[in-house]
Formats: sequence, structure tokens, C-alpha cells
Amino acid sequence: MKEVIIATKNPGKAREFEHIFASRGIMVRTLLDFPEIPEVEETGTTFEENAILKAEAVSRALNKMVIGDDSGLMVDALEGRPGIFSARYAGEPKNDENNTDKVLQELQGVPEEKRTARFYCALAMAIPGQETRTVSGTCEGRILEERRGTNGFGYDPVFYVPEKGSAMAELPSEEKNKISHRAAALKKLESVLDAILERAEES
Ligand SMILES: O=P(O)(O)OP(=O)(O)OP(=O)(O)OC[C@H]1O[C@@H](n2cnc3c(O)ncnc32)[C@H](O)[C@@H]1O
Ligand SMILES: [Mg+2]
Repeated sequence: MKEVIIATKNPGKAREFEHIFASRGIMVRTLLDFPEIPEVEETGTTFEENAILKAEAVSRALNKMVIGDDSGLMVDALEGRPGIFSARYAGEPKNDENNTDKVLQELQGVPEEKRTARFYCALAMAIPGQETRTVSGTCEGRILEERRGTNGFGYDPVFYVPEKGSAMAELPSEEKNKISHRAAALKKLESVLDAILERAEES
């Protein structure tokens, strides 16, 4: 069976990649399957740099093709924060609940029309002996005043998706996976990825 390795320890992301790839008959493995690989330090100054750091470190460790995902929430009224610091916005250790509370607090009193935001996802594909490629995708929305829904992960309960009329966390995973920043980025990797997986299966 075709297989793709994603350099993530985030179970929410892992689930999404599993769903997206399962529909195409591809099995996903993540760092949750390789507990011996240490967490990669995200020292980059952009989503792309961090995605590359994760993909290349794990690709070197396993000598295989690996995809890294660095993503986050950018809120206009907060000048793009939490941005690349989305995972640790409320401090260490990272905690989705506290991060979401912090964004809600910072936006207290900000009217609906000024609560615009977007999710951003950078993906890096590292292949041994080749130059790493990056792609990105976004998903536009705005920040709600309180949580809605229990699906998804991270900031999904406070992220309203106008085209769906619901919070991201109210959408079933099939719906999120059609419109998400992650799905948009992955679509741009599709053709390259298919070619690589075909070749891997033949050899
Ligand atoms: O680095 P890895 O191991 O992949 O896991 P992480 O959780 O640290 O992931 P990031 O460094 O990319 O940080 C992304 C943060 O942005 C948030 N985020 C990313 N994608 C999201 C999504 O689809 N829905 C909600 N929140 C998301 C999420 O809360 C993460 O903590
Ligand atoms: Mg991280």
C-alpha cells in the first residue's frame, strides 16, 4: 500500500491527513508512530521555514520522503498574531484551550466586522537527495465571541467560516477537509506526490 510520512506530533493534524489520504488509498504515518524521533525545534521566522525544518529533520532520520506541516491562525485585529506562535500562544506547554482563551480575551470588545482572520498552512516536502518544495494554503473567516462545536482541533471552535455559516468545529471532518487551509495546500502538492508514490510502488 502507498504510504506517506507526515512530520507532526499533533493528533488533530494527523487525523486530518489520515482522512484526506485514506480517500485516495494512501496510508499515513506520523511521528506518533515514531516516538524515538525527537521533537524538531521550530526556530524559523516563517511557516515555510518551520515546515522545512520539520520535514528535512525527519526525512534525514528516516531516509524517506516526508511532509512537514507548519500552520496557524492570523488575526487582522492582532496584526497577524498568533501567527507562527499559534501552538504556544498562551505559553508552554502548548495548550489549545488556553491559546483559544487568549485570542478571545484579546479580541474582547472588537466588533464583528473587525474580527477577520485566516488559517494558514505551509507544507514542505523533503525527499532525500532533492531540493525541498513548499506550498501553502489559506482559509478565510472570522473569530467568534465564544466557542461553537466540538469537531476539529486547535482554534476551530472560535473560527467562523462565512461560506458554510458555521464554526469550523461544527463542520464534519469531510466538510472541513474540503475547504481547509491544509486541504488547499495539499492540493498543490497532489500531482508531484502522485508521481512519487507511483514510482515508489513500482520499485
Ligand atoms: O509541529 P507539529 O508537531 O506539527 O504540531 P503543532 O501543534 O506544534 O503544530 P504547529 O507548530 O504547526 O502549530 C500550529 C498551531 O496552529 C493551530 N492550527 C493549525 N491548524 C489548525 C486547524 O486546522 N484548526 C485549528 N487550529 C489549527 C493549532 O492549534 C496548532 O497548535
Ligand atoms: Mg509545532
